[in-house]
Amino acid sequence: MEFTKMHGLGNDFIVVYGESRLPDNVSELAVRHCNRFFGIGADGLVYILPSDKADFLMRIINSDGSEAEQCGNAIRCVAKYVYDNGLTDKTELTIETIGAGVQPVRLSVEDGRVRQVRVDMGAPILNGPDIPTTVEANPVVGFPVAVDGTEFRFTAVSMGNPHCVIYVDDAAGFDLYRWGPLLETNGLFPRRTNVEFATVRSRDRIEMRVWERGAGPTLACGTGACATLVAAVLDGKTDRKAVVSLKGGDLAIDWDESDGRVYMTGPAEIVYSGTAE
Ligand SMILES: N[C@@H](CCC[C@H](N)C(=O)O)C(=O)O
Repeated sequence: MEFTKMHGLGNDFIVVYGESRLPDNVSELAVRHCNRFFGIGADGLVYILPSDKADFLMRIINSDGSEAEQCGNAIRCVAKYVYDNGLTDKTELTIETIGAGVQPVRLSVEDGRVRQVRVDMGAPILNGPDIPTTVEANPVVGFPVAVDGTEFRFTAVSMGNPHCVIYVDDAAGFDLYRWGPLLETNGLFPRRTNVEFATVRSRDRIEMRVWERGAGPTLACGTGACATLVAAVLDGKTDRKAVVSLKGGDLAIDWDESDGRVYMTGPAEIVYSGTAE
């Protein structure tokens, strides 16, 4: 298997190009190759495939072998991969995802290489059953969830994939390993959920740490950053444009009032290419 190791703010992926469809054993491949001790090591396995609706199709398999509907950091990596490898010369292109439809992306190029990618992440889904959560509300803001004898308040948002945003006093010092898995698998979320722990630092800055569905703690989550900004706006805590600071770095997120869509801007990096058995 020819692959390229890439990352978006430390959220890392094994990127594969050249197949016409997902291999039948893709879950097994993801579990094996994403393993950080016995494999290449990554948060997910990403395939760039042909699309009949867009310039390219992205499929992302989490490190536990489950397929995700969307991935904000991976889509920036895909955009950089196809441009830097000469598979397109467009600086505005479209990438199809299975959960969030066709997403327009805009590349900032310097010296022939993509440095930043702005992605139109689409409109957030706010209706409880569509996220999905069992909470029948639209939007789902500030609902209680009790885990292990502790009650949290959460706001649920889907960016094509489900997110549960919880405000805490100190996101950077929060015990992700204790609470993340309990919330990811809570019965309120029938397809499990990504969990964001957020601390609002100002009207235009949020600090956030993430426990990802199917991948555990990662250094950054693009869809999670978008969901966190949307939650903070719904909660009246920030303006519609803010920087979300993650362990791996910053993403600029803008929930545009005129079209209701969320725009995410951030970097993507190539680490190395290789061959795996
Ligand atoms: N890291 C991603 C999200 C990847 C998928 C997620 N784990 C899920 O299962 O929904 C991002 O940058 O958005």
